[in-house]
Amino acid sequence: MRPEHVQPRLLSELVPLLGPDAFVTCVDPAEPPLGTAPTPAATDLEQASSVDSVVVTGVTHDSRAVRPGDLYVAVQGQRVHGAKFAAQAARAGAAAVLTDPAGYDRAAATRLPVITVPDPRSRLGDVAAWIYGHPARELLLIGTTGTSGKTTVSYLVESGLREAGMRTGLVGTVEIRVDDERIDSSLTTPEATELHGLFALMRERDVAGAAMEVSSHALALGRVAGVRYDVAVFTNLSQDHLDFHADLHDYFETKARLFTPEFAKVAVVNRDDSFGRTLIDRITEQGAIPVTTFSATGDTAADWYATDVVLEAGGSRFRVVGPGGMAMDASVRLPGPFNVANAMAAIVALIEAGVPLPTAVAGVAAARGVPGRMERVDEGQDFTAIVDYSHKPGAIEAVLTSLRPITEGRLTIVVGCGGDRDRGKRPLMGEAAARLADAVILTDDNPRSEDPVTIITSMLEGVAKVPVAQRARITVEPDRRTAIELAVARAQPGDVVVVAGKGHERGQHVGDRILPFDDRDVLREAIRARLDTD
Ligand SMILES: CC(=O)N[C@H]1[C@@H](OP(=O)(O)OP(=O)(O)OC[C@H]2O[C@@H](n3ccc(=O)[nH]c3=O)[C@H](O)[C@@H]2O)O[C@H](CO)[C@@H](O)[C@@H]1O[C@H](C)C(=O)N[C@@H](C)C(=O)N[C@H](CCC(=O)O)C(=O)O
Ligand SMILES: Nc1ncnc2c1ncn2[C@@H]1O[C@H](COP(=O)(O)OP(=O)(O)OP(=O)(O)O)[C@@H](O)[C@H]1O
Repeated sequence: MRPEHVQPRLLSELVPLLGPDAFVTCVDPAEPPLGTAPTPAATDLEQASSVDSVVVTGVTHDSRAVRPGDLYVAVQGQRVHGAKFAAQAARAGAAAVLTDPAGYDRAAATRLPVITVPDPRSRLGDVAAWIYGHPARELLLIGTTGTSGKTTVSYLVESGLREAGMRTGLVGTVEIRVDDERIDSSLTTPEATELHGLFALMRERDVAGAAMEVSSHALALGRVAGVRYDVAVFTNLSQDHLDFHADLHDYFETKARLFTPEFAKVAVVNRDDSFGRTLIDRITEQGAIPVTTFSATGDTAADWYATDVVLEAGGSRFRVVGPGGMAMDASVRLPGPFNVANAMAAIVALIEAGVPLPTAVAGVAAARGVPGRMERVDEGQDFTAIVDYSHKPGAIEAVLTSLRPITEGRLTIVVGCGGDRDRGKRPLMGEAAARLADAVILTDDNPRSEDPVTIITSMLEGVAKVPVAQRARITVEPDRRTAIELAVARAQPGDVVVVAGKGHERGQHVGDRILPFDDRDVLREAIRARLDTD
């Protein structure tokens, strides 16, 4: 995720950019190891002259990713301080270390030049942008945030940019793409050092425009520092990540940061969402960036809205209506009303990025499915089997509601909830599943360090809130494979079985390990086994 050619930079030029709190130490190799951190009083930018000859050609916050010539940024993490790995970084060829006073001793012990600032994590974006020559400024960037729909909107936007004739990039949960090269993704939004390296690679490959997901973690942890999106999109907000954010208010405020001049030139916001409306009011009041609104439910108060929506099993058709009576028929190949909202978000974002309406509409219509999002597994069986990455209460609700109209028989959901993450969403997911499906099989889903039965018990608290007469049939099967097999064994002609949670993922996080597991494969095997015995 780095460019092949980087213009070498003088470390001494970085120091003034880091501000008055930055100070540099260069250890004379003949001297004994340093023991204590210098005080800011000892700071003297003159010292930067001692690093005049030090050149950096890259930057990383991860010692395992250091390349010769890199600036290694040692930050305090949740588990460990990165300075613990400074020696490893030095052995790999790091040219210098940037850290905080707590990391100084270990960094200085490497005898590399050390720059100290109070909060190096917050500087990662600016440093990386500087080292790679601000590549983000040369790309048309569309960033999407929201609890649900980030991946889908990003795929649709990328398709629109391609339709407009651009070489494109994509950064998100499922994958990272630089033109036609695909790279596995581990985070929804990469750390700032990786992100700017990636943008530089895109620039090197003549990529003109990129669509990317911006998670709330990214905004809170400074991963998108130094990036200003041409268009920033807000899809929706519902409960998630309250293991990380103090409460829903904090979660919203974190996302709202994207819609300020620091990060965005133009905002595109969903008017159908209550948090979206709050955001629209705020952006309008502040008047710092323009906001364009959309609605998938025909709200004529929005700048752009969808009417005449026809929902079909394979996707939807609708009419896009915009300012001054501009209108055009559109379609999206992804099923469900929420994908009309995602399509509207993408079309409006593309228009704001300068793509003509017919091109934007054609690009969204051309987009094929997104891996693991409402993905059908079809082995010729007489019921519908779907894998979907719904692992949040809002997503469970959206998926079950949108599948109901195409369900001729019963609607079954196999669902669990992740361990070591937002515990408050467990009952909410149990409740949504029990209220909206006919049959629910509660199972495990990335239990991590927790016992799946404990998680399921918490989901059952939500199930109990649904009056018995309106409640789905509930089965508890903690083994995910067995749960999927059970759903397949019980399916009748015309039923819909949705396996929620893992989507495109290929592993189960159990303890410290990732065990190979792909819902799509397991579902396929179960269906084939049943067809063989029928
Ligand atoms: C809360 C969070 O986001 N944590 C991320 C953060 O961890 P951390 O800073 O606490 O790191 P740490 O493990 O204590 O290590 C400290 C430092 O030492 C470095 N280190 C560590 C070990 C080593 O051998 N060498 C080394 O240099 C690390 O790179 C890090 O810079 O930095 C790490 C390195 O980049 C990330 O892997 C880690 O993501 C964890 C794994 C994670 O699960 N994050 C999730 C919650 C996340 O960010 N999700 C969002 C949202 C997804 C969604 O919308 O659903 C996302 O954007 O993906
Ligand atoms: N606009 C939407 N409103 C409600 N639910 C949605 C919406 N879009 C997608 N979903 C549901 O959320 C799931 C995940 O969709 P997608 O991957 O696009 O969202 P995301 O925001 O990228 O999710 P994550 O943050 O978990 O990566 C889908 O499979 C679907 O169940």
